[in-house]
Amino acid sequence: MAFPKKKLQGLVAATITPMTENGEINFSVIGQYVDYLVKEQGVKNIFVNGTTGEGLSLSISERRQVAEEWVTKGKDKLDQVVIHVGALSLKESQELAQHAAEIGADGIAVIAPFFLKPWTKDILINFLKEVAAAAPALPFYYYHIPALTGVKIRAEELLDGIQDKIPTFRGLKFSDTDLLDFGQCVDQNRQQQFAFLFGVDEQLLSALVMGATGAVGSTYNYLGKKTNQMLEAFERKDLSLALNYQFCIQRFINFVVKLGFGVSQTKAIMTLVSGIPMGPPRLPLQKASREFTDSAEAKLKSLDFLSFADLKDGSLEASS
Ligand SMILES: CC(=O)N[C@H](C=O)[C@@H](O)[C@H](O)[C@H](O)CO
Ligand SMILES: CC(=O)C(=O)O
Repeated sequence: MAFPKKKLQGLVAATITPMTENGEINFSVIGQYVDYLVKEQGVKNIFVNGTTGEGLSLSISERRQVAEEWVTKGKDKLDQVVIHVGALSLKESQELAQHAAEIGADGIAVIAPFFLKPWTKDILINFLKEVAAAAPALPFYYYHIPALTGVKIRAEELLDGIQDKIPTFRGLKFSDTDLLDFGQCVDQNRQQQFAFLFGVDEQLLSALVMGATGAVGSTYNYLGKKTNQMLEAFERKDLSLALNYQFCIQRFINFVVKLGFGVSQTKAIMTLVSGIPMGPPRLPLQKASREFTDSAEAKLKSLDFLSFADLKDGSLEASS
């Protein structure tokens, strides 16, 4: 019976955790948020409680409630809901994995523990294996994000023989710019049906060329539609149009990166674009400044990202 689901592919939005002005989780907007992703952005997969969702800044009880709300509100609307269950405590991670299975999530993902760290591939595999075993019927994804975890074990090395150790292993979320490592993950695992999900939105086109089967990212919350157009152009082998879309997306990301871009800014941008209040982030993050939001808004407008007007071939060049 295990894994009736089809392979996770296409865009996966790393969901924001909406909060109220006093820092509590704002569950009341999650239903609207699901509809927005599906209808306005054409995004039908989500990745909950990850980096963008401030998963590691939430309590275990909050993480369970958030996961449950997304699964409930996504029912019959979303294709797949993957829950990030990584934690420093193996016990907590296992508890969250088991909970994800109980509520009917479609998969779980785990980052490397990042305080007391695994120093070898085998130790990291052992940790992941123990978490995966707590949800033996759920597809398992390793979430590789070395810049944030400080665990630099190459993904290519980790994947070597991983299914013998973790039978539920189904794919990799790769949030790093090392396309040699990413390409070799794909190249060395052609026999498997793994999902190779890229996590650096501004470089997605390069990863598609390397064999990415999908992407998980924060910008798909509000640039999902535009990115889907890039995926379609790539599918049709229209590389120059695909590149036009990637450059258009890069112009925006490059602009905000220079202003200082992270989860707080993602919350502000999503509020602006979707009209759904995402609220402030939780400490240690700080709310994005007014100046940031104003500049981002002006840029979004100049790139036509706010009106969602359909761009025709060629009109992209003009919008910078
Ligand atoms: C570190 C981080 O949060 N990475 C996100 C997902 O992996 C991306 O979606 C980035 O936010 C995006 O690529 C912009 O740099
Ligand atoms: C971007 C991403 O995948 C995350 O927020 O975890």
